[in-house]
Amino acid sequence: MTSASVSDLFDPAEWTLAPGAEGYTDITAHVSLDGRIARIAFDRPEVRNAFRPHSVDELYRALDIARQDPRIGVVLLTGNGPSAKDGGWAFCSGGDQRIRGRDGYKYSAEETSVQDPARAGRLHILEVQRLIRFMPKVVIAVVPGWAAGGGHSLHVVCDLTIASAEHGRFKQTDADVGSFDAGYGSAYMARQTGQKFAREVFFLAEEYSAQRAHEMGAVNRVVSHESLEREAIAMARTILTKSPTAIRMLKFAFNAVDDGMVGQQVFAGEATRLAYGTDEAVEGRDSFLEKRAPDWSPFPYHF
Ligand SMILES: CC(C)(COP(=O)(O)OP(=O)(O)OC[C@H]1O[C@@H](n2cnc3c(N)ncnc32)[C@H](O)[C@@H]1OP(=O)(O)O)[C@@H](O)C(=O)NCCC(=O)NCCSC(=O)CCC(=O)c1ccccc1C(=O)O
Repeated sequence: MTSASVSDLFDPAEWTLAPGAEGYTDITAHVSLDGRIARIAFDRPEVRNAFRPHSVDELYRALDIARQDPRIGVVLLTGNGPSAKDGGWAFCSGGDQRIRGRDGYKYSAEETSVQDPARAGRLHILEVQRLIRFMPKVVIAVVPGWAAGGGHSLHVVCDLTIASAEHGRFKQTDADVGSFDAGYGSAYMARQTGQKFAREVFFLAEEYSAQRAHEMGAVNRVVSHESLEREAIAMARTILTKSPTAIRMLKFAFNAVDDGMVGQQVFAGEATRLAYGTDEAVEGRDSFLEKRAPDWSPFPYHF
């Protein structure tokens, strides 16, 4: 069964609704008909896909469902559009400034009334960033328009970025509005582009094009607007021809150098999982269960 269209670039023939997606109000979530690719999209085009706490809750849930789906190998993160108001396109323009309070972003009155007051002011887009960073699958930012503020940071943290040549635009506005992504949004961007470019992007907060972002090393591919999602799906399909274990280990190896001991832990966890599959590890477990000394003699010290 195919889906209703949710964006001008969305091809309903490619997708079916993701599990649990019926109730989403701020995002849409789909899975390719063969179940291998997830498409998760901000769906507030009238505010350039700005996110509020409820959007972040939905985004986290949809990403986590994709993370736990053993068939899905690649996630496309994008923004639906264009805006019915003015035809503008956006990936995401960051936190919705209309509902920003002194302790973070606010749920609506009805939502707050059923929430723990400790959860009233939220900055949990950073939890989404960590989920993207640590999920053992490739996440591709598919940028059909503005990537601004916290939306800019989200594209930075994704594994790959593909952007619309005509409408892809970038602007790191955090410092304009008294915000600062002092984590992946800035430090990891500096890893991608070098310090001078990253500092320019944050300190000047000037608009720059998809082509400029590509030249800086922050965008992988710039393609025609009308082909954006097709090209993103093609990239995903190429990744899906590779070994899942190899892709997982590579992603965590790329991360490890910047993620300190957490990066080492995530990589080491996967290494342990691989080690458990060896006869050597099986001998260690069995010897314990059989209350005997392990016999390591068949296992050489590889060099
Ligand atoms: C994105 C723009 C550059 C687009 O400009 P333009 O095409 O001219 O469109 P506009 O006319 O400005 O916008 C159309 C319409 O949308 C409304 N809108 C746009 N963005 C937002 C927004 N973020 N919040 C609320 N509303 C928005 C705009 O008001 C218009 O509405 P009308 O009613 O039609 O007038 C430009 O829109 C722009 O600069 N937007 C603001 C970008 C911004 O500053 N975002 C917030 C940055 S701070 C942030 O995201 C923090 C997020 C966060 O949680 C965080 C916290 C701590 C550490 C890290 C992070 C993190 O960054 O992740």
